Amino acid sequence: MSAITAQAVADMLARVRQARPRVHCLMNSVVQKFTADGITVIGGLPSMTGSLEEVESFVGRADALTVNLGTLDAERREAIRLGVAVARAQGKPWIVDPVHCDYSPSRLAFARELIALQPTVVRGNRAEMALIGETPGILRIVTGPVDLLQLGKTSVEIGNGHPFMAQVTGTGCLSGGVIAAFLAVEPDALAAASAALTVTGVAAERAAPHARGPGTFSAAFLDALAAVGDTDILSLARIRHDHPEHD
Ligand SMILES: Nc1ncnc2c1ncn2[C@@H]1O[C@H](COP(=O)(O)OP(=O)(O)OP(=O)(O)O)[C@@H](O)[C@H]1O
Ligand SMILES: Cc1ncsc1CCO
Ligand SMILES: [Mg+2]
Repeated sequence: MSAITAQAVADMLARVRQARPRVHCLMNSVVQKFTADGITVIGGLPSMTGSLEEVESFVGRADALTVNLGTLDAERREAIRLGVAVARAQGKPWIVDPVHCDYSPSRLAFARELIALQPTVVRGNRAEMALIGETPGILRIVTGPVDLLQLGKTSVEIGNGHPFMAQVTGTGCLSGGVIAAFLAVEPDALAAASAALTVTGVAAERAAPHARGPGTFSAAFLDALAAVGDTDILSLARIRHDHPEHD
């Protein structure tokens, strides 16, 4: 497809709000609420259960799946394996966030086990993605002051965001949920994730002037995600393409 424009981002956000995609999150226990709120205010419908009895039904009814490794134990690993199997069998988009895989060899091995199953997207911060390495055939996203998205030879950089985002635990996890909501309405994963990260970054920029610090930023960020519209996106989006024509 052609270059991802600010107008395309605005149009995709409108499609998310119209379609109200269901996003199932196998999310860490630290930021369940923040992530669910992020998906809700963007227009999606989050579900969060990790119960072994329920995961297959919930993923079966979802439009996309987010898998986050932030707090792992044996049961959660099993729930993730079950959820991923359903998403793959039904051809649903899914994203892996290999949180803290740089802290534990067993977590890194589990992240690699999942990546071998060809998720649509892998997203992490710089330290995590340095260990994950290349992900052939999978959209690779490294977030930070600038977000870098790579698929094959094509890369996109999103310059939006605010330093307050790094002072609120879970903005990366929340971005995984928002990316999943966009994947649910847009089959071009690079376009979908670029749009999702532009929207979260623009919302952060709109929120920051209303914040007195990270705590009030967190609330203002959710307010801004709910309110972000075409004018904000068209005036603030900073999207850079290395190869404007991608497959
Ligand atoms: N210094 C910064 N300036 C602007 N945006 C930032 C900055 N740091 C992080 N972000 C944004 O914050 C979001 C989370 O990115 P980050 O790389 O901090 O994730 P993370 O470390 O996985 O976060 P967490 O694990 O707390 O969820 C991304 O959307 C990114 O663009
Ligand atoms: C701090 C933290 N610990 C496990 S998950 C999580 C949320 C941000 O990744
Ligand atoms: Mg993270």
